[in-house]
This record gives sequence, C-alpha cells and structure tokens, in this order.
Amino acid sequence: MGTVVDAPAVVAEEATENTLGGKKVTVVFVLGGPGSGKGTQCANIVEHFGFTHLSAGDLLRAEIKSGSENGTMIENMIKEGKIVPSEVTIKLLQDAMIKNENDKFLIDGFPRNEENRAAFENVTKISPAFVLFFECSEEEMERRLLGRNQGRVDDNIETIKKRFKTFVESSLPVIEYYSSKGKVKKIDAAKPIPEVFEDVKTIFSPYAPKLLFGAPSSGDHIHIIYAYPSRSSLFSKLVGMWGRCEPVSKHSIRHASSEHTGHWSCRRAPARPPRARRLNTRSAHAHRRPEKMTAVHTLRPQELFLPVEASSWAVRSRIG
Ligand SMILES: Nc1ncnc2c1ncn2[C@@H]1O[C@H](COP(=O)(O)OP(=O)(O)O)[C@@H](O)[C@H]1O
Ligand SMILES: O=c1ccn([C@@H]2O[C@H](COP(=O)(O)OP(=O)(O)O)[C@@H](O)[C@H]2O)c(=O)[nH]1
Repeated sequence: MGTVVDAPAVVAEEATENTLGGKKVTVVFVLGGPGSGKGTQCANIVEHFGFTHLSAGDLLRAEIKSGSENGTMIENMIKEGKIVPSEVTIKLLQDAMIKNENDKFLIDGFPRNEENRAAFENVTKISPAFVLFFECSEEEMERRLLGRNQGRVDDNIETIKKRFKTFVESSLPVIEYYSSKGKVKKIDAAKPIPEVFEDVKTIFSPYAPKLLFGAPSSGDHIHIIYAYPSRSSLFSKLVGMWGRCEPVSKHSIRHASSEHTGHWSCRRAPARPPRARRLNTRSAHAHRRPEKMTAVHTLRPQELFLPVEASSWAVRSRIG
C-alpha cells in the first residue's frame, strides 16, 4: 500500500503585485452603508495620515457632470440605488490613482459587490492592505442621509431604501469575503464623529508620519528630518501647516524599505500675486520663488531622532 500524501492545498490566487503605473501602492477600502460616515472619516484620515481619498461615488458623479457618454447610464443607476458596471468604476479609480503622485489611497464606497471586487483585483492586481468597515444601524444612517443637504439625487427616502437593500444583498458579501481573509477592521460608526475618529486613528497608527526632527530656524525657514511613508504627502502636510511653503533644497534623500528618510529645507513663499496679475504659470512661479536661499539650521547628531508627530510639532514650534 502506498502512503497517502496530502495533495498540496489549492490556494486561491491573490492579487499581490500592488503596483500601478510603476509605483508600489497601498490601498485601503473604506466600506459601510450609505450615510455611515465614510466620506467624513476619509477627510480626517487624509489630514492626519497623508492618504489620498478616492470616493467612487464622487468619481461617478464627476463623470456625469463631465458630459461623458456614460453619464446618463450612471445617473440612472445612482437614482435607482443600483451598482454601476465594474469596468466604468474601475477605469475611473485606476486613472485617478495613476494620475496622483501619492502612493497611499483610500478607496471609499468600492467594491460594492463581489463582481466589483474580483474585477478590481484582476484588472489592477491590487489587493487592499485592509478594509475599514463602518458599522451603523439603518435608522441612524437614514437620519444622516436625510440631513446631508448636498443636493444629491439619491438622498431621498425612496432611493435610500433601495440603497440599503443593495448594501445588504450585494455589499455585505464583500465584507464577509475580506473578513474570511482576516482583513476587515470594524468600526462602531454610530458614535459621534470625533469618537469614531479616535478608533480610526488607532487603526491607522502604523501610517502616522514620524517627524524625526523639526526645528524652526532663522526667519521663516524650517529644517526637518523625517521618516514618512511618502515624501509628497509630507510636503502637502507642510503646505497645509504653513499656507504656502516651498522646498529650497533637498539632501540625502535615502530610500529605506518603504520609507523615505532625508531632510528638506523649506521656507515660506511670499504671498501669491492677485489672480489678475498671474498672466501665465511661468511668471506666477517666478514671482513666488524666494529670492535667495539663506543659511539653514545645521543639525547636530544629538538633535536627530526626536520623535514628534507632525501635528503636535506644528503646535510646539508655533508655526501654522
Ligand atoms: N459619526 C457621525 N455622527 C453623526 N453624523 C455623522 C457622523 N458621520 C458623518 N455624519 C454626517 O452624516 C452625513 C453622511 O456622512 P458621509 O460621511 O457623507 O457618509 P457616507 O460617505 O458613508 O455616505 C453627513 O452629513 C455627515 O456630516
Ligand atoms: O463603486 C461604486 C460607488 C458608487 N456607486 C453608485 O453611487 C451611489 C452613491 O455612492 P456613494 O458611495 O457616493 O454614496 P453612499 O452610498 O455612501 O451615500 C451608489 O448608491 C451607487 O449607485 C456605484 O455604482 N459604484
């Protein structure tokens, strides 16, 4: 008698390339019923963790406005609370990710059914780092949607009921799928907005910017050393804190694993000229460029590795 040899387990192939247009990307799917607070919390995540927010619904509404040939079809689907064909939504999401120089994306309100999910993974070869799932009762979601006041064609009681049905029948199975893979992070979304964000923050803490050193130097200069998952998002953060800020030099940018480490010297740019005077991009840019670079703060080794969160650092250094 021959020995019984276990057949190798057939493991479902998972999309793991996670590259798009030559860059490695991190994708988080943000799911939950209509009105559960996905968009609201995504705005907070963008602000604190440097992700780019891509709302599938917003992309579809922009497509309607653009007068695209799919516009009427999309509008009718939205009015009926139905799910737009995958190829349309995936194309919009894929284009938006390629166009954007960030490498971390929150995909909000997608995938909405199993077909959306499988098609996205097949076409893009991207699988999400995890799925953030906002759990909320229909009663509370209905109250929120009826009070949203954004003039949306689908925020009326008749369409809301249809959207709830679609969510239960088609979208919950997607959450179950990712749950079986241990990828779902569930949030109690019925709590007030700041409390929900506290829970979200805990989940996103691995993506928090680690500003290793930040010191205001003479004048309106600042010198920073940072370890941040993405340079572009750190720069957006500085722009956010300073109003306008231009990098005037950059040194020793080192790419270490998934992080970029290095230091930049930035200074506040002068105010923009009034709109009418900005005749072309070139002259506007010339106007904004600081006249000359002054000496930047010199870092001593003991000044390094002072762990400060970018947000608290803004308060500490009284810049912003
Ligand atoms: N935790 C919350 N408590 C109360 N109202 C909320 C909460 N989160 C969001 N809202 C409000 O509910 C409405 C729907 O939120 P939104 O973020 O647009 O939901 P979604 O993107 O899931 O459809 C908005 O008017 C928003 O201000
Ligand atoms: O991937 C998507 C995302 C949205 N929609 C359509 O757009 C509507 C609004 O979606 P959105 O996420 O903007 O709003 P929410 O349902 O969270 O309020 C949905 O009901 C669908 O009709 C879709 O078909 N596919």
